[in-house]
Amino acid sequence: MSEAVATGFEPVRIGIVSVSDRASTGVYEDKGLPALKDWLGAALLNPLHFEARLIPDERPLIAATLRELVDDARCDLVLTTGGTGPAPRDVTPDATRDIADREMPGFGEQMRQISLRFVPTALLSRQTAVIRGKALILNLPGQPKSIAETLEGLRSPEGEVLVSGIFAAVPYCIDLIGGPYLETRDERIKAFRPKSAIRPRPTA
Ligand SMILES: Nc1ncnc2c1ncn2[C@@H]1O[C@H](COP(=O)(O)OP(=O)(O)OP(=O)(O)O)[C@@H](O)[C@H]1O
Ligand SMILES: Nc1nc2c(c(=O)[nH]1)N[C@H]1C(S)=C(S)[C@@H](COP(=O)(O)O)O[C@H]1N2
Repeated sequence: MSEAVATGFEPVRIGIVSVSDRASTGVYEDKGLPALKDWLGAALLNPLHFEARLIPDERPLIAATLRELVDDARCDLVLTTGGTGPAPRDVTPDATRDIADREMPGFGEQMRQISLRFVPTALLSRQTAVIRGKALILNLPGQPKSIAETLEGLRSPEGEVLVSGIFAAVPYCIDLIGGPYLETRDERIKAFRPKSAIRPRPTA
């Protein structure tokens, strides 16, 4: 029996890419890939297959990695972390645009809004999102704690959503580009879909 049949949820292939000169050369331990994996594993109900890559801030290598993850590894969603700032070697958004079919600027705009609630330097991030084929590619900042912050947004101590995390919009975006139906754990992030696009949850 396939995983999809066993759980009732469609399997999802996710590329996670940590872009950091220092982590990729062992100067410090990479915390980007574990943070991405932990957050996605806690937020999604679908069976997940991860394709993980740790690479330096080299524009052609980042572009080739993203192309390989979408075209060969058939990822439905790819998240990068790092290399979005203004320093000369911060080139992740540029490499992401190099392989894009279309840009989705709303994700970068919302991430900067969220991050401004945490750090005033949030506006230094050039992060964006793009579509390539049937895959959505998202750039997140490099600071490991920014991964959960941007994906899930900000809540009050009472649990009220103060700024919506970008992941709320990811499942419907993937529906619209022909990918698998993503289901989230509402206590972590509540996906928003118009009523007409909501499917009943599998009971098995
Ligand atoms: N992959 C990572 N793993 C662990 N910590 C990280 C990682 N990326 C960034 N950081 C932390 O966030 C801080 C700010 O990130 P910064 O933008 O300077 O790094 P980067 O450009 O992503 O990495 P590098 O300069 O090595 O290419 C770093 O000083 C480091 O403490
Ligand atoms: N949520 C959040 N966003 C953040 C940060 C952060 O600590 N938390 N750091 C900012 C800083 S200082 C920079 S320079 C940019 C780019 O970081 P990067 O080059 O590591 O991607 O992200 C910004 N966005």
